[in-house]
Amino acid sequence: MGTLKLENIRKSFGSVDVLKGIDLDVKDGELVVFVGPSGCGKSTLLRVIAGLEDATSGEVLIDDEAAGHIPPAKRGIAMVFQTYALYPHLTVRDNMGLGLKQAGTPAAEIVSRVAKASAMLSLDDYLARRPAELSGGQRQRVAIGRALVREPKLFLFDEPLSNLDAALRVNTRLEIAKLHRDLNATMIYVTHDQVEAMTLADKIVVLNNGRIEQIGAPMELYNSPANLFVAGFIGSPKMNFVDAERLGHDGVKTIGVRPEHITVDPKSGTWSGTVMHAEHLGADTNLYLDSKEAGLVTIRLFGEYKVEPGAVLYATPDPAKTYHFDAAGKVMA
Ligand SMILES: Nc1ncnc2c1ncn2[C@@H]1O[C@H](COP(=O)(O)OP(=O)(O)OP(=O)(O)O)[C@@H](O)[C@H]1O
Repeated sequence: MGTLKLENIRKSFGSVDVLKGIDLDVKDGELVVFVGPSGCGKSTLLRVIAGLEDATSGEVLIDDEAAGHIPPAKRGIAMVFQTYALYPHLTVRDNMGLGLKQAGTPAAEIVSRVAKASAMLSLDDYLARRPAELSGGQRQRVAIGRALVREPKLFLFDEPLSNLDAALRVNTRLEIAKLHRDLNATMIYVTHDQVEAMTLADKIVVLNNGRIEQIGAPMELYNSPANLFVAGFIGSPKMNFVDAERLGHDGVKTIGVRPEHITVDPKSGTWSGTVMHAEHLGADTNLYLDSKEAGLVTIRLFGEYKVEPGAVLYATPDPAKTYHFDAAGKVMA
């Protein structure tokens, strides 16, 4: 079992309020991703859950038990950091088993748990090596292995992929997804990367400035963002926002439309403009159109779209996929 409940968690450092009342329920076996811009309080929230930081007020419940008085080592939590924090003088095998050894686990049990974790993470060939003899991705797998052998109720990941290059990041992301499926373990994962959040999460918690903006499954957040912040944060390239007054919409403050929900035509359409720039990504083309009606608009087209800067094009947003926001930034029905 590994459930987590947060009740009105607040955390201040001196006069700075970093967490401003966080409520959350994590079910057994769920992979929940905390995502948000730098400084929004993701790591602080993770550290409060781990017990590395005391909440100023509020309650952390692990398996329905208040954890406030339980020291970090006794919470049944294992944490994986972006800096792998491996001991350089120990082998992979000893790095993985050290926590168990310190906890007084019998040697035979350590051997069997390290063997199991090593097999899951394809580390068998590296067990006798020291961290300096491993690649970044392998080191991160050892750090994950060290968490696995403890068989925790809850895994906490703090930006575990941010030190890896792009290709390794994708591989390691797949490994974490597979691990989650195989173990059916409860995992909390912090990242500022919305692609990681979308691809890994059962449930995404979008944080901004110490508060939760929205909680939902990845596609729920993509299809039904609650407000401007979530609409702008989830999805890449970012949703276009146009001042509604400019488009003559009464009672609406902002109109939002995603780049992938706009079509273009050389002859006719809703908005007309000149192409500022075209980015050819291979599978897609991103067009930046400076339009008379809506200002600068990003358009994402499937495949290669041949066009020169300065060309005149017409853009038409899909009305069924257009969002209306009120003056407070909330989405309107
Ligand atoms: N020990 C501390 N003392 C004072 N302020 C702190 C402390 N730890 C964090 N903060 C502040 O709290 C805010 C949230 O920090 P936190 O590390 O949780 O953000 P984050 O969302 O994880 O950001 P990042 O993505 O950049 O890691 C920041 O403004 C930070 O400066």
